[in-house]
Amino acid sequence: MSRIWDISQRLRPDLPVWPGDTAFGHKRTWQMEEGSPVNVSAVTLSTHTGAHADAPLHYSPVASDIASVSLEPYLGECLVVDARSSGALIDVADLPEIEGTERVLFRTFDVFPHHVWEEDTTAIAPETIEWLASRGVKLVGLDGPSIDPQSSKDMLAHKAVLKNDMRILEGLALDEVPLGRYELIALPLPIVGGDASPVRAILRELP
Ligand SMILES: N[C@@H](CC(=O)c1ccccc1NC=O)C(=O)O
Ligand SMILES: [Zn+2]
Ligand SMILES: [Zn+2]
Repeated sequence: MSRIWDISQRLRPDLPVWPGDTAFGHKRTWQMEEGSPVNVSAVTLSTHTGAHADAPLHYSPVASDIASVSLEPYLGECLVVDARSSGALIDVADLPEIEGTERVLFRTFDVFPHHVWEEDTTAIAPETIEWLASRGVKLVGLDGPSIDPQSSKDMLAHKAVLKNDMRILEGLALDEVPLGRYELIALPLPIVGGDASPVRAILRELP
Protein backbone atom coordinates (compact mmCIF):
# COMPACT_ATOMS: atom_id res chain seq x y z
CA MET A 1 0.00 0.00 0.00
CA SER A 2 1.33 3.46 -0.82
CA ARG A 3 1.53 5.96 2.02
CA ILE A 4 -1.36 8.37 2.58
CA TRP A 5 -1.24 11.85 4.15
CA ASP A 6 -4.57 13.13 5.46
CA ILE A 7 -4.60 16.89 4.77
CA SER A 8 -8.12 17.54 6.11
CA GLN A 9 -8.78 19.54 9.26
CA ARG A 10 -10.66 17.64 11.99
CA LEU A 11 -14.31 18.75 12.10
CA ARG A 12 -15.13 19.64 15.71
CA PRO A 13 -16.95 22.39 17.62
CA ASP A 14 -13.81 24.47 18.27
CA LEU A 15 -12.73 24.45 14.63
CA PRO A 16 -11.86 28.06 13.75
CA VAL A 17 -14.18 29.45 11.03
CA TRP A 18 -14.22 32.59 8.88
CA PRO A 19 -15.19 35.55 11.14
CA GLY A 20 -18.99 35.70 11.37
CA ASP A 21 -19.54 32.40 9.58
CA THR A 22 -21.52 29.45 11.00
CA ALA A 23 -19.66 27.48 13.66
CA PHE A 24 -19.29 23.74 13.22
CA GLY A 25 -21.95 21.92 15.21
CA HIS A 26 -22.63 18.23 15.75
CA LYS A 27 -25.44 16.85 17.90
CA ARG A 28 -26.71 13.38 18.59
CA THR A 29 -30.34 13.03 17.49
CA TRP A 30 -30.80 9.34 18.40
CA GLN A 31 -28.83 7.77 21.27
CA MET A 32 -28.31 4.08 21.96
CA GLU A 33 -28.16 4.95 25.67
CA GLU A 34 -31.73 6.25 25.35
CA GLY A 35 -33.16 3.09 23.82
CA SER A 36 -32.42 3.69 20.14
CA PRO A 37 -30.93 0.70 18.27
CA VAL A 38 -28.34 3.07 16.74
CA ASN A 39 -26.56 6.41 17.20
CA VAL A 40 -27.47 9.13 14.67
CA SER A 41 -26.52 12.79 14.62
CA ALA A 42 -27.07 16.04 12.79
CA VAL A 43 -24.34 18.46 11.74
CA THR A 44 -24.42 22.20 11.11
CA LEU A 45 -21.62 23.70 9.11
CA SER A 46 -20.66 26.38 6.64
CA THR A 47 -19.89 25.17 3.15
CA HIS A 48 -16.40 26.76 3.71
CA THR A 49 -15.62 24.62 6.77
CA GLY A 50 -12.13 23.17 7.15
CA ALA A 51 -10.61 21.71 3.99
CA HIS A 52 -13.08 22.67 1.27
CA ALA A 53 -13.61 23.23 -2.43
CA ASP A 54 -15.05 26.56 -3.62
CA ALA A 55 -17.61 26.26 -6.43
CA PRO A 56 -17.59 28.88 -9.20
CA LEU A 57 -20.98 29.93 -7.75
CA HIS A 58 -19.10 31.28 -4.69
CA TYR A 59 -17.66 34.12 -6.78
CA SER A 60 -20.13 34.38 -9.70
CA PRO A 61 -23.94 34.30 -9.36
CA VAL A 62 -24.33 32.72 -12.80
CA ALA A 63 -21.61 30.06 -12.53
CA SER A 64 -21.76 26.36 -11.59
CA ASP A 65 -22.72 25.07 -8.19
CA ILE A 66 -20.54 22.48 -6.47
CA ALA A 67 -22.86 19.61 -7.49
CA SER A 68 -22.32 20.42 -11.18
CA VAL A 69 -18.56 20.66 -11.41
CA SER A 70 -16.49 17.84 -12.91
CA LEU A 71 -14.56 15.80 -10.33
CA GLU A 72 -11.55 15.41 -12.61
CA PRO A 73 -9.59 18.43 -11.25
CA TYR A 74 -9.90 17.09 -7.69
CA LEU A 75 -8.22 13.78 -8.51
CA GLY A 76 -4.75 13.19 -9.86
CA GLU A 77 -1.14 14.18 -9.76
CA CYS A 78 -0.30 17.35 -7.83
CA LEU A 79 2.72 19.30 -6.63
CA VAL A 80 3.09 20.62 -3.06
CA VAL A 81 5.06 23.87 -3.15
CA ASP A 82 6.71 25.82 -0.32
CA ALA A 83 5.31 29.37 -0.12
CA ARG A 84 6.26 29.95 3.54
CA SER A 85 8.60 32.79 2.65
CA SER A 86 6.09 34.63 0.43
CA GLY A 87 4.74 37.83 1.95
CA ALA A 88 1.09 38.83 1.73
CA LEU A 89 0.82 37.41 -1.79
CA ILE A 90 2.44 34.48 -3.59
CA ASP A 91 4.03 36.12 -6.63
CA VAL A 92 5.14 34.54 -9.90
CA ALA A 93 8.77 35.01 -8.81
CA ASP A 94 8.09 32.78 -5.77
CA LEU A 95 7.13 29.78 -7.89
CA PRO A 96 9.39 26.81 -8.59
CA GLU A 97 9.43 25.00 -11.93
CA ILE A 98 6.04 23.30 -12.05
CA GLU A 99 6.84 20.91 -14.92
CA GLY A 100 3.45 20.36 -16.45
CA THR A 101 1.49 19.51 -13.30
CA GLU A 102 -2.24 20.28 -13.43
CA ARG A 103 -2.62 20.74 -9.67
CA VAL A 104 -0.54 22.92 -7.35
CA LEU A 105 -0.92 23.14 -3.55
CA PHE A 106 0.85 25.91 -1.61
CA ARG A 107 2.08 25.57 1.95
CA THR A 108 2.07 29.05 3.53
CA PHE A 109 1.98 28.30 7.28
CA ASP A 110 5.06 27.31 9.27
CA VAL A 111 2.63 25.76 11.72
CA PHE A 112 -1.03 25.33 10.76
CA PRO A 113 -3.28 27.34 13.15
CA HIS A 114 -5.61 24.52 14.23
CA HIS A 115 -6.87 26.44 17.30
CA VAL A 116 -6.94 30.12 16.33
CA TRP A 117 -8.18 32.08 13.34
CA GLU A 118 -5.33 33.97 11.67
CA GLU A 119 -6.34 37.19 9.92
CA ASP A 120 -3.24 37.97 7.88
CA THR A 121 -2.76 34.84 5.85
CA THR A 122 -0.75 34.57 2.65
CA ALA A 123 -2.93 34.75 -0.47
CA ILE A 124 -2.21 34.25 -4.18
CA ALA A 125 -1.58 37.16 -6.57
CA PRO A 126 -4.00 37.19 -9.53
CA GLU A 127 -0.98 37.29 -11.88
CA THR A 128 0.21 34.03 -10.33
CA ILE A 129 -3.19 32.44 -11.06
CA GLU A 130 -2.91 33.64 -14.70
CA TRP A 131 0.64 32.28 -14.95
CA LEU A 132 -0.39 28.89 -13.57
CA ALA A 133 -3.43 28.78 -15.90
CA SER A 134 -1.20 29.55 -18.90
CA ARG A 135 0.88 26.48 -18.01
CA GLY A 136 -2.14 24.19 -17.84
CA VAL A 137 -2.83 24.19 -14.10
CA LYS A 138 -6.48 23.29 -13.42
CA LEU A 139 -6.57 23.41 -9.62
CA VAL A 140 -4.88 25.57 -7.01
CA GLY A 141 -4.97 24.84 -3.33
CA LEU A 142 -3.51 26.26 -0.14
CA ASP A 143 -3.48 25.79 3.61
CA GLY A 144 -4.86 29.27 4.30
CA PRO A 145 -8.60 30.00 4.30
CA SER A 146 -8.69 31.99 1.07
CA ILE A 147 -6.72 32.48 -2.14
CA ASP A 148 -7.48 36.23 -1.74
CA PRO A 149 -6.51 38.35 1.26
CA GLN A 150 -9.25 38.08 3.88
CA SER A 151 -9.96 41.82 3.67
CA SER A 152 -10.31 41.67 -0.13
CA LYS A 153 -13.49 43.10 -1.62
CA ASP A 154 -12.51 42.72 -5.28
CA MET A 155 -11.53 39.02 -4.99
CA LEU A 156 -9.07 39.29 -7.86
CA ALA A 157 -7.51 35.84 -7.41
CA HIS A 158 -10.96 34.21 -7.34
CA LYS A 159 -11.88 36.24 -10.48
CA ALA A 160 -8.73 35.04 -12.26
CA VAL A 161 -9.71 31.47 -11.33
CA LEU A 162 -13.22 32.09 -12.73
CA LYS A 163 -11.85 33.51 -15.97
CA ASN A 164 -9.64 30.47 -16.47
CA ASP A 165 -12.25 27.93 -15.25
CA MET A 166 -9.93 26.55 -12.58
CA ARG A 167 -10.88 24.94 -9.27
CA ILE A 168 -9.91 25.90 -5.72
CA LEU A 169 -9.12 24.02 -2.50
CA GLU A 170 -8.68 25.98 0.75
CA GLY A 171 -7.98 25.05 4.37
CA LEU A 172 -5.63 22.14 3.64
CA ALA A 173 -3.45 21.02 6.55
CA LEU A 174 -0.03 20.54 4.96
CA ASP A 175 2.30 20.56 8.01
CA GLU A 176 3.21 16.88 7.87
CA VAL A 177 3.66 16.67 4.11
CA PRO A 178 7.13 16.83 2.54
CA LEU A 179 7.23 19.10 -0.53
CA GLY A 180 6.92 17.34 -3.86
CA ARG A 181 4.63 15.27 -6.02
CA TYR A 182 1.64 13.20 -4.92
CA GLU A 183 -1.69 11.90 -6.06
CA LEU A 184 -4.40 14.25 -4.73
CA ILE A 185 -7.88 13.00 -3.86
CA ALA A 186 -10.24 15.70 -2.50
CA LEU A 187 -13.82 15.25 -3.63
CA PRO A 188 -16.56 17.79 -2.85
CA LEU A 189 -20.02 16.59 -1.83
CA PRO A 190 -22.71 17.14 -4.49
CA ILE A 191 -24.59 19.86 -2.58
CA VAL A 192 -27.20 21.11 -5.06
CA GLY A 193 -26.99 24.91 -5.23
CA GLY A 194 -23.87 24.77 -3.06
CA ASP A 195 -21.27 27.54 -3.30
CA ALA A 196 -18.63 25.21 -1.80
CA SER A 197 -18.29 21.90 0.00
CA PRO A 198 -16.07 20.38 2.65
CA VAL A 199 -13.76 17.72 1.25
CA ARG A 200 -11.84 14.80 2.72
CA ALA A 201 -8.50 15.65 1.23
CA ILE A 202 -5.65 13.17 1.04
CA LEU A 203 -2.31 12.96 -0.69
CA ARG A 204 -1.04 9.56 -1.74
CA GLU A 205 2.54 8.64 -2.46
CA LEU A 206 3.06 8.13 -6.20
CA PRO A 207 4.13 4.69 -7.39
N1 LIG B 1 -13.72 34.21 -0.10
C1 LIG B 1 -13.38 33.25 0.90
C2 LIG B 1 -14.49 32.90 1.81
C3 LIG B 1 -15.37 34.00 2.13
O1 LIG B 1 -15.31 35.07 1.57
C4 LIG B 1 -16.30 33.76 3.19
C5 LIG B 1 -16.40 32.50 3.74
C6 LIG B 1 -17.31 32.25 4.74
C7 LIG B 1 -18.09 33.27 5.22
C8 LIG B 1 -17.99 34.54 4.67
C9 LIG B 1 -17.09 34.78 3.65
N2 LIG B 1 -16.98 36.03 3.09
C10 LIG B 1 -17.69 37.09 3.53
O2 LIG B 1 -17.48 38.20 3.08
C11 LIG B 1 -12.92 32.09 0.13
O3 LIG B 1 -11.83 32.19 -0.32
O4 LIG B 1 -13.65 31.14 -0.12
ZN1 LIG C 1 -13.76 28.97 0.42
ZN1 LIG D 1 -12.14 30.90 -1.88
